[in-house]
Amino acid sequence: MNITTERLSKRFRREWIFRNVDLTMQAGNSYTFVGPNGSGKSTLLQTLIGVLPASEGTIRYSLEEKPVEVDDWYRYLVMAAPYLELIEELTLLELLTFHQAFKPFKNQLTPDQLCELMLLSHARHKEIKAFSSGMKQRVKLGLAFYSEAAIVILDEPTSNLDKQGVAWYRERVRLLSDQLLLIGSNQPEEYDFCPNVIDISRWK
Ligand SMILES: Nc1ncnc2c1ncn2[C@@H]1O[C@H](COP(=O)(O)OP(=O)(O)OP(=O)(O)O)[C@@H](O)[C@H]1O
Repeated sequence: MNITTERLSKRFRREWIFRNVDLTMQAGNSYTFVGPNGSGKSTLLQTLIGVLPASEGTIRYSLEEKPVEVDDWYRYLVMAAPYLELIEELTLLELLTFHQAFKPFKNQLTPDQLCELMLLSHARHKEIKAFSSGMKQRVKLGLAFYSEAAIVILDEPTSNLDKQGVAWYRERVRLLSDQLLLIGSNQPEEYDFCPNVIDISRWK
């Protein structure tokens, strides 16, 4: 899956967050958007996946050179971000089983196996609402790492993670090799492996 933007621009009221973004992002590559707080990293990521409408310009998704309709983009995406919620009433196992029904896991992993990979086997029968913020972040990242999806979006991926969690993230994120990976970050340890680091301030 490739994403191409042409003159992509976004404004909130009178404030332009970014203007004239021309980018081609290709499957098998990773791209990190960096910039100070409030510079527009999350806004750009959310615009790229169609959650926020662009103010000007175009975004095209293509799969093996064929265009993908905007209504189908969500099928190809998985995203982890601090502002996205999990279903709090479900236990971890129930959540993974529910998720798997519409987006299967890689290598036919089972929900139980995924709990192990997230280092959360001990909590598989616990409701998500009883999880700590770091445990919730691990679940979000686990879903992003192990779901079958052509595009993986990680916004502030290590927020709330402890040292062990950061090490786990750093090890797993490097294994995403054939997908298109987009990261929004201010922490070099989240993207120091990434060859394409783009300062979003250039589009102000
Ligand atoms: N719904 C909204 N309405 C108006 N302004 C908004 C809205 N959402 C974001 N903004 C503004 O857009 C700008 C970019 O915000 P954004 O959250 O994208 O930045 P960021 O680079 O991800 O920041 P951080 O590093 O703090 O996460 C900020 O000035 C923010 O106040």
